[in-house]
Amino acid sequence: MSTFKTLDDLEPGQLVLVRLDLNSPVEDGTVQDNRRFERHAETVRELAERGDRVVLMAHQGRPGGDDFVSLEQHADILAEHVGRDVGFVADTYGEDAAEAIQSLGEGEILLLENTRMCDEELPEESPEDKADTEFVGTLAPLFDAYVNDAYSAAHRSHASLVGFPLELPAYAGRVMETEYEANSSIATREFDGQVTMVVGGTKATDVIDVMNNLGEKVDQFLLGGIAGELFLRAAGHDVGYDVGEMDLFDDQWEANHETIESLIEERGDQITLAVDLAYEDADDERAEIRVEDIDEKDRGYLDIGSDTVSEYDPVIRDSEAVFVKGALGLFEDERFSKGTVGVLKAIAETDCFSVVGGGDTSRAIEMYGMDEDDFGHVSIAGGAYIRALTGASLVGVEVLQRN
Ligand SMILES: Nc1ncnc2c1ncn2[C@@H]1O[C@H](COP(=O)(O)OP(=O)(O)O)[C@@H](O)[C@H]1O
Ligand SMILES: O=C(OP(=O)(O)O)[C@H](O)COP(=O)(O)O
Repeated sequence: MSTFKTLDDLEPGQLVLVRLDLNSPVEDGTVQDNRRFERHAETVRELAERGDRVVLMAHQGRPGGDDFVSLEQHADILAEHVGRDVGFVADTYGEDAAEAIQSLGEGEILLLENTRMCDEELPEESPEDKADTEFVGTLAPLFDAYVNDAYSAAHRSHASLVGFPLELPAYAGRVMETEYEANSSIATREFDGQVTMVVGGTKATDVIDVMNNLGEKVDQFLLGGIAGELFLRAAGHDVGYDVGEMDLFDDQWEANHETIESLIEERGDQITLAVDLAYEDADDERAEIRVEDIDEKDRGYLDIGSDTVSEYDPVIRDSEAVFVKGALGLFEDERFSKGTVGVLKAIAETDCFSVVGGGDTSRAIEMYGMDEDDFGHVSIAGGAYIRALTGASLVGVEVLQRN
C-alpha cells in the first residue's frame, strides 16, 4: 500500500542519514525512556546489522522550553535498545559533525545534536525552501541516502524532515512504514465486519473532525472523555459545563455546539453516548450516577461509568476493527481509569484488528499492565495520528512519496 520506497529498496552497505522522532518527556533535566526509543531501535539495528554506516538526526523540545535539551542522553538510551554503541557529537552540521560522520565504520551508529539547535530547522517553509538551506546543503552531499522514520513528526515542514528527501534518494524506515499503514488503514482498507471507533480525550474538534472524515467508514462511534460530555450536553443532559476551576467545557461548547448538534441529528444512529458517569464523592471515592438522573450542573465528571463500559464491551467484541482516539476518562488517576482500561481490555481480549493512538491514551496500556502485542498497532504519534484520522496531509510523508 505504501507509495514510498522502504528499506527493502535500499541497497545495504551505504552511508545513510536517518531521521528519528526521539522527542521525549524530560523530568528535572533527565530524559525519560519511552516506546519511541524501543520502536526506532528496530530500524537502526536493521541498518547497522546489514553493514550501513548510520547517522541519526532527531529533535527534542522547542527553543525556550524546559525540555529543549541536548541529545546526549538520548544516545545512551537508544544504545540500550539497539544493543550496540551509539556515538554522539554535539554538532548538527558543522566540522565536528562532518569529521565524526566521515570516520564511521561499517555498522557503526552516530547521533547528531538536536536538529532544533540549528536555526534553519524550525521555521515552517516549503520543502523546496528547506532543501535550499545551508543545513541541508552542507550535510546532504556527505550521504548516499536519507531515511525518514519519524512518522510522529511528519506533520512538520522542518528541514530535517522535508529538505533532505529532495536532495537524496529517500526511503521510509520501519516505524514510518508501519505507522503510516496502520493509521491510514481505516480510510484505505475495506473491512467485512463492523468498524468501531472509540473517541474521547479533551478536544471536541478532534472528535468532530474524525466523525466528518470517517463517518462513512465507521459503523459505531463510542464516546467518552471531555468530548463525550459535550455530546451529552448537546443531547440535552446537564453535563459538560465548567464547574469550579475546570475550564475544559464552556469555551469548546461555544465554538462547537452547533456542529455537535447537527452531528447528533445526522449521525445519531452511529453515535453511542455514555449512560452513566463517574465523579469524586465527598470521601474522595469514585461514585457513579446514571446520566438520566443528573439534574444539576454542579459537578465535574472524570470517567464513563460501569454501565457504559458494559454497553461498550459487546460492541467492541462484535467488531472486526476497532480504532481508539483519546481517553474515556482521567485514567492517570486509578479511580477514573475504569472506562479507558475497560475498553482497552475488551480490545486486547478479542482478535479484531485494532489501532490505539494518541500519546496519552496509548500510555494507559503500559500503565495498567496490558500487553502491547494484544493490539494490532499502538501508535507512538499524537498530532500526526489525529491528522491521519481526520484526513489532513502529512508533509513528511508526501515528500517521501515524491521519490
Ligand atoms: N472526563 C475527563 N476529565 C478530565 N480529563 C479527562 C477526562 N477524560 C479524558 N481526560 C484526559 O484526556 C487526556 C487524553 O486526551 P487527548 O490529548 O485528547 O488524547 P490523546 O493524548 O490520547 O491524543 C488524558 O490524559 C485524560 O486524562
Ligand atoms: O512529539 C511530537 O508530537 P506529539 O506530541 O503530537 O506526539 C513530535 O515530536 C512533534 O513535536 P512538536 O509538536 O514539538 O513539533
